[in-house]
Amino acid sequence: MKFSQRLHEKLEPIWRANHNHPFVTGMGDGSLDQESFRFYMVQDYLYLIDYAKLFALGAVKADDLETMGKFAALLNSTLNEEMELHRQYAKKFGITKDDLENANPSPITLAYSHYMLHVAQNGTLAELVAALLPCMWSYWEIGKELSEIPGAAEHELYGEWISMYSSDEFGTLAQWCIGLMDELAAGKSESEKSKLEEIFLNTTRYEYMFWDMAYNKQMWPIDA
Ligand SMILES: Cc1ncc(C[n+]2csc(CCO)c2C)c(N)n1
Repeated sequence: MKFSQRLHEKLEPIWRANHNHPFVTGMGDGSLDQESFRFYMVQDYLYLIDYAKLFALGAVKADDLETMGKFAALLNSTLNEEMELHRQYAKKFGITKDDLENANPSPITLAYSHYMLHVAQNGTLAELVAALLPCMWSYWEIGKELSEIPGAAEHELYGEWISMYSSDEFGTLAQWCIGLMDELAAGKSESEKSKLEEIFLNTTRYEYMFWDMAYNKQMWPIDA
């Protein structure tokens, strides 16, 4: 069995919970409160800044030119294309570039991105990929599921999100990451594989918490 299949089976219950979360189902049927989506957009922008650094660290840790080049291309497209799209999309919700750049991370954003950066800085390339994979994979699965709802991809507010993450281009990227995880896990000992599984499990849990944080617009309990 491929390592990615093992991960998928193990993580199935959390993935189901992600798909059933009211933030996700609300994007699908258009009922999501705009304030929650606004909160999400701002926090996600901060998340992407740190996420891009994982690609930079991936290029540092890779030991063949093809993988280095791929991480370098991902770093470039995240910083210079995807984040621009994010800024354009945010304008629809009345969020300015300054709002995005002066925002403070919520506790969950901080915990999730710092956890990924900790693994990326201190672990092997396989561990780095295990940390970043749930983000790509789960967004692709959610994008595909939501795009099957009639009219969802054309919704004036949330349609763009659904089209972006269900696109073939994004699918190819998610599949590249899944393939890389399988390649890197092949031949590893069982104890190394369980460590990878644990990291994958942790970032999958954080994906759920990120939806929940955005839905509830959750900041620090004491506003000081
Ligand atoms: C909390 C959170 N999790 C996952 C993603 C999805 N995502 C972030 S970067 C990237 C790769 C493309 O550069 C993808 C798919 C997100 N936006 N926010």
